[in-house]
Amino acid sequence: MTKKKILAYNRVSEPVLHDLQQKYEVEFFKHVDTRNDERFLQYLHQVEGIIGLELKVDKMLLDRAPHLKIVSNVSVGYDNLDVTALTKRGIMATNTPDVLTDTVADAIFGILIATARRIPELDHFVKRGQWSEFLVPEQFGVDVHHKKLGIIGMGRIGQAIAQRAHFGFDMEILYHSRTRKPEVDTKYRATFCTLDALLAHSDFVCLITPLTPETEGLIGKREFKLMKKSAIFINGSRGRTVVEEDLIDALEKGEILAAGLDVYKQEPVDPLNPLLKMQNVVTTPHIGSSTHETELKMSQLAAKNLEAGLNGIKPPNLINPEVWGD
Ligand SMILES: NC(=O)c1ccc[n+]([C@@H]2O[C@H](COP(=O)([O-])OP(=O)(O)OC[C@H]3O[C@@H](n4cnc5c(N)ncnc54)[C@H](O)[C@@H]3O)[C@@H](O)[C@H]2O)c1
Ligand SMILES: O=C(O)[C@H](O)CO
Repeated sequence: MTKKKILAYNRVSEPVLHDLQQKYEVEFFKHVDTRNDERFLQYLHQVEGIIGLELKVDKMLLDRAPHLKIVSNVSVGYDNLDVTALTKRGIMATNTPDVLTDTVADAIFGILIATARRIPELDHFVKRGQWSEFLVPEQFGVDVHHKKLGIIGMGRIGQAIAQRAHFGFDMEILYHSRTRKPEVDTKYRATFCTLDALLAHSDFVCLITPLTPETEGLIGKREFKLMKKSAIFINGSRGRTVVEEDLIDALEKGEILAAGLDVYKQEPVDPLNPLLKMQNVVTTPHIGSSTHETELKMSQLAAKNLEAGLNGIKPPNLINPEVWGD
């Protein structure tokens, strides 16, 4: 019997890829120009399944994949997928929620602390051999514990951040999300509020929504102006939820104190991006879920979704249940 053809893209853990290769014909592509890479386009024409990270799946790509049944993202975010176009063609789309929640919350909390306590900057100071006298107040950071944390997007990861903030750091939590979550209010002593109230009152503003037409450019000039001058802004969602030029402007003008960023408008980030030159900005290269343990779990879950879809079983993390007739 001929094996079903699968296209693997960008990041799929080695043991998972190996396992898939036993059962399917798998071609792995690292980074491709999806419009012009001949090998990619020829293989795409034959595949029934795609598994991988951040492949831009749009109408043009779908037109070139007539046998495609399922696209299995190795990520919880799925802004890389044109879900409407997939659904119209009856193609399943899946993601990897839950398995990464705690890992991403750890990373975001780490970035928050690193920014508040200026850890990367002072690490460089020590390693450059500049630590010759006692620290001066210009090098001090700000406290995290007992401060007000504003979380925009109180979903799975937002709640895991709230858990760390409440139980670990006794922080007061404000949140803004599509709906109020009474269980979150009770569990973490959190207060649901408008976006503007959150921005005006928070010491730390943490953005962790998905990227959607509603959240694209959610935080820009007006929103930075509403924040306290002492506010620290943390973005763990996607780069385009923020107007990056406005963030740069707000930091340059001292409208906010500092920023901790895991995501950018363009990734990998342009080496000339002014954010990279700012001492009060902590940058990480989209590391939210990137631990050995969690990347493996994400790949395993993505493979489970893929195999279910290919074999006529409803995938556990179907994003567009309409294609299943639900
Ligand atoms: N930095 C990283 O490495 C990394 C890792 C994982 C996820 N993420 C990002 O985090 C996002 C959230 O993941 P999750 O598992 O918590 O998802 P989730 O669906 O559980 O939570 C998202 C929350 O955002 C809220 N939301 C949606 N639109 C909103 C809006 N316009 N205003 C306010 N709130 C809004 C939703 O109501 C929901 O509560 C992902 O979609 C992804 O973009 C980043
Ligand atoms: O959305 C996610 O799961 C992450 O950002 C992928 O790295």
